Amino acid sequence: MPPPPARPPGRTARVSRCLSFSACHRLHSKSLSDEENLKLFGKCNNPNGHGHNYKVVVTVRGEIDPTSGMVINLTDLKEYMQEAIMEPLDHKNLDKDVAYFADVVSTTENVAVYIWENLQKRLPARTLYKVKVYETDQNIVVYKGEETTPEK
Ligand SMILES: Nc1nc2c(c(=O)[nH]1)N=C([C@H](O)[C@H](O)COP(=O)(O)OP(=O)(O)OP(=O)(O)O)CN2
Ligand SMILES: [Zn+2]
Repeated sequence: MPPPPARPPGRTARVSRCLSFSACHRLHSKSLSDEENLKLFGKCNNPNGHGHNYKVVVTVRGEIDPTSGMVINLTDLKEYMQEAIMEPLDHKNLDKDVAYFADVVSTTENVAVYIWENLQKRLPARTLYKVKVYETDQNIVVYKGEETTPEK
């Protein structure tokens, strides 16, 4: 009996979806005095906070399934992003409404890490590739997990 034909090599692709959410926050570290906070964070330490219309781009990487033609069904990704980003963060005061930020400064870096951790719980293992957060059009953070291998 001849061996079955060799399977063609899998093709890998990256799939992205974006959304935006609105939230307010104050940059303030519990490890610093009021004076130190003001010096470090300036206007962003305003006691009554300030707001942003954040934009988030989530990228998932994986093999294109030969049957579905998909890396991930974007309808599923949309649902995961709704649960992991919109529900906890949209129209919230990040520091007061989101327990994670009670002791973690709500910088865009930490917002990206929060989103990464929340999404990773929902996605198939090792498929989350990149979380990019635009705090403003000018202020942008990329988080790709704790990278142990060179960038692919
Ligand atoms: N490393 C980081 N630095 C700062 C962050 C951050 O998340 N990570 N965040 C802020 C503030 O939240 C602030 O809202 C940003 O202020 P600013 O730079 O002034 O933002 P704009 O782009 O809107 O200001 P322009 O003056 O229009 O350029 C500060 N630092
Ligand atoms: Zn801000």
